[in-house]
This record gives sequence, C-alpha cells and structure tokens, in this order.
Amino acid sequence: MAIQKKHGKGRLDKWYRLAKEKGYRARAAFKLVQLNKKYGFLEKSRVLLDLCAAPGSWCQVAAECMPTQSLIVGVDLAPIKPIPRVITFQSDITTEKCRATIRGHLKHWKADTVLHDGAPNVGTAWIQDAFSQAELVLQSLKLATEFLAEGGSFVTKVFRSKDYNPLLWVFKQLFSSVEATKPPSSRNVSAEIFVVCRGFKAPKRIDPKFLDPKHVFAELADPTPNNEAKVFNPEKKKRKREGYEEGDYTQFKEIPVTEFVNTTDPIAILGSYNKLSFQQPPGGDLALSTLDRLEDTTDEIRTCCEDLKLLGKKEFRNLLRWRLKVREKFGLIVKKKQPQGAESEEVAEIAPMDDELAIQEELMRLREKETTQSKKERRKENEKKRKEIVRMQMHMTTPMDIGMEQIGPGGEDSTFSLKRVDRANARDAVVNAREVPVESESEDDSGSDEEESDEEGDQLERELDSMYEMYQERKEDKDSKLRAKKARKDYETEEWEGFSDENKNSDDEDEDDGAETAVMAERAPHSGNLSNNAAMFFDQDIFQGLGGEEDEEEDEEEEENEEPGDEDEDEDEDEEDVAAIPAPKQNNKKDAKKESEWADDSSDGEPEEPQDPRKANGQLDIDIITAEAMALAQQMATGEKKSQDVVDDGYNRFAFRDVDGMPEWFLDDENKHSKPNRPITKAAAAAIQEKMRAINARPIKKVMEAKGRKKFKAAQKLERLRKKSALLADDETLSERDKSQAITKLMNKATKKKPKQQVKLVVAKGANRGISGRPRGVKGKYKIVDSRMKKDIRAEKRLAKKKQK
Ligand SMILES: C[S@@+](CC[C@H](N)C(=O)[O-])C[C@H]1O[C@@H](n2cnc3c(N)ncnc32)[C@H](O)[C@@H]1O
Repeated sequence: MAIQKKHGKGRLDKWYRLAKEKGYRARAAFKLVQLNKKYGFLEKSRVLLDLCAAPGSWCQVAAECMPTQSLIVGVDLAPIKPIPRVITFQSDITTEKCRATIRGHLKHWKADTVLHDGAPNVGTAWIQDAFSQAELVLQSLKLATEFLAEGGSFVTKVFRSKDYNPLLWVFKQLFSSVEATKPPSSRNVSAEIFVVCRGFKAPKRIDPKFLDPKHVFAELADPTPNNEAKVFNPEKKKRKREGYEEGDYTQFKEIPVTEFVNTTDPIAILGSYNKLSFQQPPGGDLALSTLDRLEDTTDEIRTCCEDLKLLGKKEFRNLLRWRLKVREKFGLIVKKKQPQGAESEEVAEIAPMDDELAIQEELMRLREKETTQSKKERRKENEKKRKEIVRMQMHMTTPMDIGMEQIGPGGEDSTFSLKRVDRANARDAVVNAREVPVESESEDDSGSDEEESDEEGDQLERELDSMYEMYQERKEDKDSKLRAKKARKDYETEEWEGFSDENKNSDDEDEDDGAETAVMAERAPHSGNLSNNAAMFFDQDIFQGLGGEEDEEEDEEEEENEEPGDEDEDEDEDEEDVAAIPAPKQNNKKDAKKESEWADDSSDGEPEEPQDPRKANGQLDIDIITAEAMALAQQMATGEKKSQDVVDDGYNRFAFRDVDGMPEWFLDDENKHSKPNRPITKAAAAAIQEKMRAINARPIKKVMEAKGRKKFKAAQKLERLRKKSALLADDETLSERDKSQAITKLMNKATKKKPKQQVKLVVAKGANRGISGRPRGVKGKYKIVDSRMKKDIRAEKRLAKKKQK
C-alpha cells in the first residue's frame, strides 16, 4: 500500500485525488482549469504553446477546452507521454534548438496563448531557487514575445521573491493587462503566484535589456557584500536568511542572536525567523556569551527573542534599539561627531573582545543605565503632568495643585503653555478623553548627547512602521471586516487633531527619505524623474487611477473651499489617500465640504461647531438605538442627569488607558471589554425590545413586493371585468336575462382558479435513458426520474393507504 504523506507539500490532498479521478497527469491541471475559469483564454485560443509541460496535465486541459482542430505544442526537459491532439517534444526552453523546434511546429502561425509552469528543480536555497525560476520566467517571456500573436495571452508562474516586482514591471510594458492571482488549488504554503498577462502589445522592436536577467534583476545579481558579518565569525559562511524554503512555511525557524546583531538587515531577520537563540553552539561562542551577560540583555529582551511571531511593533522596536546598543558597545558602530549638514557614516570595525573592551563595556553599561533611569523618570513626570492638565481642563483640580503658580501659566517655554491650545480642540479632547500630546522634555533638550537621534535607529523605525502599515493594508485587502474597522478608526481619529501640528511636520519629514537604485530607469515610459524601483512601485494597481495633476487641481479646488485652518488636515488626508479605503475618504471630503458650507452659513462670521450627523463609528446617528442611550435620554429629560454629569462620566478609569505601543491585536481585544458598564433602566430595555420586535415583524422587502404585484394584478383584472360588464350592460341587443347570465359567466370565469398543471414523471429507462432535454411525446411540465424513485413513491403511497385502513 502506498504511504500517505500527511505533511507539507507531499500531502495527497483533494486536488491530487480529483486529478486521479479525472485522469489528469498532475494536480497542477486544476491550476490551469481555475485560471481559465477566471480569465477564459483557452476557449478563445486556436494555437497554444505550453513551455515546461511535463508530465502534461496542462496540455490535457488545453486539449479539452480549446476548439477541435487547435494546435497545441508542449515542451519540457523531461519526456512527455503522448497526449491526443497535442504535439510534444523534449528540449530545454533556454536553448536555441528548442526555439527552432517550436518554430518548426508552429510554421507560419502565431500562438494565441503561451503557458509557462516551469520550475527548476535545483533544490538549493530558496533564494537561489526563486532566482532561477525568475530567469526561467524571463526566458519563457522571451519565447512568448517571439511566438505570441498581437492581443495574445501569456500565463506564467512566478515565485514571491525580490524578483517578483521587476518581473511584473516588465510584463506590464509588454501586455495591456497584467493580473497576479493564486488559484485555490495552489497550496497556500507554496510561494508560487500565477500571473496572467493579456493583450500582447506585439511591439516591433523590444529592447533586449527587457528580457536580460542581468538588467531586470540587477539588484540581486550584485548584492552588496556584508563585511560586518565577518566580525563575529569571520571564517563561518554566512547563512542565507531571506525567506523560507518552498513549502516549508510551517517550520519553526531559529537563528543565533549574534546573527541578528551582525546583520545589516535586522528587519529581514525579525520578519522571517521565529526565535533568536542564546543557546551556545557545541564549540562555544565568545560573542554569544558576552551578549548573554550584558546588562542590556534584560529578561524582557530574552522573552521577546523567544517567539518573534508574538511580538508587536513596540517589542520589535525594543529589540532593534537593543541591537543598536549592543553594536555600539561591540564597536560595530563608531559614531563620529560631524559638522552639521554632513551625513553621518557608520564604520564597521573588527574589534577583539579583550579586557579593555570589557572595561569599556562596563563603563558604557553604567552610563546607559543612568540615561535610561533619567529618561524613565522624565517620562513618568510628563505622564503625570498630562493627566493633571486634563483634570484641570475638566475643572477637577486647580492650577495650584500641579504647581503652575511657580512656572506661570502663560510662560512661553512652559510645558503648560495653554496659549497654543485651540479651545475647540481642547474641548473635543476632554469630551473624547483622548491623549493630550505634551511636548516631551526630551524634545526640548534635543541638543544633549544622550538624546542625539540615531540615524540607523530612525531609519529602522521608519522601515518598521512602513512595513507594519503595508502588512495592515494587505490584511485589509483580504478582510472586508477589517477594512470597515479601519474606516471607523480613521473617522474617529480625524476628529482629534491634537494641540499642535508639530507631529504632522515630523510625519512629513518621514516621507522624504528612501533611496532607490536605478534599473532600466531610462526606459520607464512614465517614470519622469523617478528611479526604476519607484516607477515600478507606482506602477502597482493601487496607484492606478490616482491622477497626477488633475487630482492636484481637484484638491486645490477643495482647499479653496475650506478654511485656512484646515490646511493641515488636508495634508494628512492626502497622505492617507494612497492607501486609504475609498469610502471613508469620500465621506471625509464630503464632510469637509459640508463643514465649509456650515461655516459659510453662520452669519456672525464665527464658524459654528459642525453638527455631524454620524456617530464615531460612521453610522448615521438618527435614532436612539441602544438601551444605554435611551436610559440616558430618559434621565436627562427628567432632569435626573445634567450635561455636566455626562462630562463627569466621561472621566472614568477606561478614559486614560495607556495604549501607546500596544500591539493592535491586544488593543482590538481590549476594546471589546474595557469600557464602562452603564446601567440601563427596565423601561429603556423594554422600549428597545419593543422597537426591535416591531422591526422584526415588518415583512421583508421581497415579500412586500410580491404582495404589491399581486394586488396590482388583481386591481387590473377587476378593472377589465368592470369594463366588460359595462359593455354587456349597455348592449341593447341582449335581453336583461342574457345580460345577467353573461355577466355571471364572466364573474365565474374570473374567480375560478386555474388548475395546477400536473408534472409528468418520465422514467429514465429504455429510449429515455440518459437523454437530455424534453422526452419525445411529452407535453407540459415534466420531470425525469429513475425507476427506483417511482417505485419508492408507489411504496410510500401503499404504506399510507395501509395505515389509513
Ligand atoms: C511543475 S512542472 C510542470 C507541470 C505541468 N504544467 C503539468 O501540468 O503537468 C515543471 C516542469 O518544468 C520543467 N522545466 C524546468 N526547467 C526547464 C527548462 N529549462 N526547459 C524545459 N522544461 C523545464 C521541469 O522539467 C518540470 O517538468
């Protein structure tokens, strides 16, 4: 008996069994079936070329779906057993011989479809596999450009790797429509993606660089050497750390923590490994043991290293900071004081781990400890002050309580300078009980050495932030619920813009960075001044339709309609536009317009607070729809509660939760439960119940429509009857008796129900066995049954009769 493989790629799944059942040579057949179901290119093709076709299941599918008399040619390194209506031959698709053989088979015809499902079985590391795969794709594209007819389709398999985007970019230059998809039969653990390119542009001349792997994958072909990796283990060969082996996604991956410290791409390690290990290798590792003994290597850091997949942004940040500290201590980064404006440079030095270093290390550790302590205290102090300010704004404390008399409430440099506080915003902040950004002292004394921002750290954090955003976007794309949630969140955060707009400026600065390497930039048709990578990035579907100047004009128009104070808000909106979900964006713009209209309406020139008809979650707030709200309304109507009480209620233990740096999943979960429990009255609960009952009692729309149609038809019938009876009544040739008889007859006919048409059962045997369509000699409604069913029905009837007796 064959051994059933239960894990990973070798699992004999339903597609495998289905392929066996249907007589396909490989489960891969279903990938083509599903791709064709979605894009329907096979039925339209008369000539097809299948590159890398063995064992031949795609050719089988093509032969089934394409019109008879079509020409199908399949080629592979491996021999392909003959398939009816398919020409196959054995060759390497990268060779000239193969090209010539294809030409010989196609003669003067051009292919409508070129398929490529090639996979080189080199079995080396993932990154190498992916690269050769990408090269094979480019090779097949080369053949496709030679043999495809104008408007033809090219379907290819690519792997998720660094080469994916360059490949897609090249496809887009040659085809009018390029779509990447993963058919259901493709295993989730497999990194393969299928790209369906339609509408071949058939350019007269194609720049050979388009199809030259050296140019297309320029970045990979010449990776920058990682000299720093030699510091810890100079003679050890550097491990390849980019990505998982194909189909190896479920493996728990571990890497020595020293690798994380060494690497020039720490984010890649955090993203692709499960654990950073402090475990000593058999021969012992000096660097590892030093790392292990460091004071900075706190328990928290160790716990974080245990399972990277559980970490949130904050923990990742901590790990990156820790890495930087360690690198500094080991002398991997030597910071040079530089004149202003000059770019900071990281110098990698190979430093021996001797006594001197240990002393230096100890000194650094002490200094570090001191700094952390003072930072912590400052942060605590700030937090305290922030809370006190909010309390004061809510009239729960006096300025004296927080020592404002010493500093002076209006002092320019004071943390409590309320001059800059926009009153309306402040009120919003109190009502919303949101965080009030207080200028941190660390910002004030930015000149000090300890607070000197670390270029690498900042860069990594920005990278981490943008990766997290991309991850969220991907998740949103897949999950409509999440999309709605984000839309709600965006809506909520829009309301509170903070006391100052410094944050925004820093956000803007963040956007400025990013260096791109130029690959084939000179040929990018609409890249303008953008580098090739940037052009490829903006070529993605998400940016399509985001017009350049036209949009800007539109934005400008809208800006004109708005108050000058709204400028910053708009900038933020524009930044979000790239990844924003369309619906809320439209709403926001509409709102902005509405707000400006409201502002224009106010006669005294003072813009009125816009009464937004929506609730925080974006729903229209047109009714009291919860029992809590109803109870509150009742209490306010009876004077039991005043608006001041409601404000007081807003100040509760849930209002100032410290959410900073908490992972999203944690906050999502906590938001479900961490809210005040407001008691509801019996009357309110009853009223809501009653309302719901009334809503539930309403017939659904379809039933209402059906009833309406019935009523309408009855009215029409009645009208016709009335007219006919009137005609009869006016007919002078008829006697009164005849008239009455004729009208009665009419009435009887109208009220008489039509007998239901009998369904004739036709047994599927004899001439009727396996027929499709109406059986001969059968009129009216019919149903084809097998003889068993008829016998069963008869038996049931017999039984029922027996029981009656
Ligand atoms: C996944 S299989 C293709 C399965 C095929 N689509 C089917 O449905 O049966 C990948 C094939 O690519 C072939 N291949 C890899 N490199 C090739 C090359 N340079 N020239 C021709 N075939 C190649 C391999 O021999 C292998 O049979």
